[in-house]
Amino acid sequence: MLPPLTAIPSHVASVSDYRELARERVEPGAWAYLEGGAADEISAAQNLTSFDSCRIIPRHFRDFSNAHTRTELFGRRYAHPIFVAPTAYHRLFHPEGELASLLGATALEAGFTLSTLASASLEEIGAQKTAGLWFQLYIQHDREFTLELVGRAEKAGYEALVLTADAPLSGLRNREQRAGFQMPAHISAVNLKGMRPQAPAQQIFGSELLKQSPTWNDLAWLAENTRLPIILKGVLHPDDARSALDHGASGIIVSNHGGRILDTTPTPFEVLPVIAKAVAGAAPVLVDGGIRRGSDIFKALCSGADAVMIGRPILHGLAAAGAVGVAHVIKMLRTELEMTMALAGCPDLSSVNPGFLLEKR
Ligand SMILES: Cc1cc2nc3c(=O)[nH]c(=O)nc-3n(C[C@H](O)[C@H](O)[C@H](O)COP(=O)(O)O)c2cc1C
Ligand SMILES: CC(C)CC(=O)C(=O)O
Repeated sequence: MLPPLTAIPSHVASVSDYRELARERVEPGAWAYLEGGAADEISAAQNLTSFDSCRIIPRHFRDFSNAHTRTELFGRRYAHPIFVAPTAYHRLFHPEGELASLLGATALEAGFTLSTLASASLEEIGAQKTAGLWFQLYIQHDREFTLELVGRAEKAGYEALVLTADAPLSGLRNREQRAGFQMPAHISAVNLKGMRPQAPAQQIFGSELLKQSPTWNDLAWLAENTRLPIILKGVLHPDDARSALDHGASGIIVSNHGGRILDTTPTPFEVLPVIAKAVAGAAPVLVDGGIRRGSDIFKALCSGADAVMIGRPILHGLAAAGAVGVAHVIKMLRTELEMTMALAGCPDLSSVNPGFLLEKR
């Protein structure tokens, strides 16, 4: 495996160029974990192409004298609507792990979400000054431990909880199985240390894992037990979006988990308009999955998203060049978004609307 780069090669022109640089620097098993989707990876692949059939209709001669991409979410102002999605075990991809990712995101003023399965302590990450820090929560079978985790996140300065709903099980990871991926002994979900162990699952139905998986009542319970806004991640149905708000969520992330959990779901971009319609401005709507270009971000914003999250490309930047790679990935997306807005005739996010899109979903 090649070592991480210390300078960015001049041929790097887009986010996709980082994928190859990363592949040369990540062990094959960990690469299968990073890149893979569930089962036949149909959703993972369709996430990438779903933006392509939607066209941007540019409008001309608009006033750009005060152009910007600023937005406000949950009481904090952000310079742009590009957020780092929660992804597990960053130390698999770079020795500095989540700390390097956070530094890269912070340099570009991007909001950052730390995974429950991070390989760095939530306190260590929380101690950094950032552009906005959220904690992604997997409700654990040990509910008492779950509340302790939430208390730690509150105390460490996290500003929201991203509650992931779509992964009561981890999904069929055939690519990982074929690559024989095993978590290296020195990497673990350090924030779950000390939790009461769970009986290993021998089967699916009837297993303790599934019996103890969260329900809507757990969302309501969590909302009663935290002062942080809860953003429900993994929503693909408008009724689930409404149910989330009814049970105490303050935001929605339209996502199929990068196609890593249930294969052959719709892509998040396909269902985004109907979910944004169901939410009807009552709460912020974010979307992730397959976003690789600023034009993808623009299309998502036109389709009703308030902001977007980026998963794998951040890990590609991290694996290739640590914090500098992460910052460069976000920088390219940010520049491309501004360029798309400039060429489409949109000086700010309040002027983004579905009228810029010719739909062929
Ligand atoms: C390696 C990897 C690990 C992930 N770990 C988590 C996680 O711990 N929690 C979570 O809610 N989502 C996790 N996700 C899903 C991302 O948050 C996000 O939904 C997805 O990566 C978006 O798609 P994209 O990779 O095409 O941008 C993970 C994704 C990847 C690629
Ligand atoms: C245990 C998995 C569900 C972790 C995860 O979120 C992922 O790898 O996508």
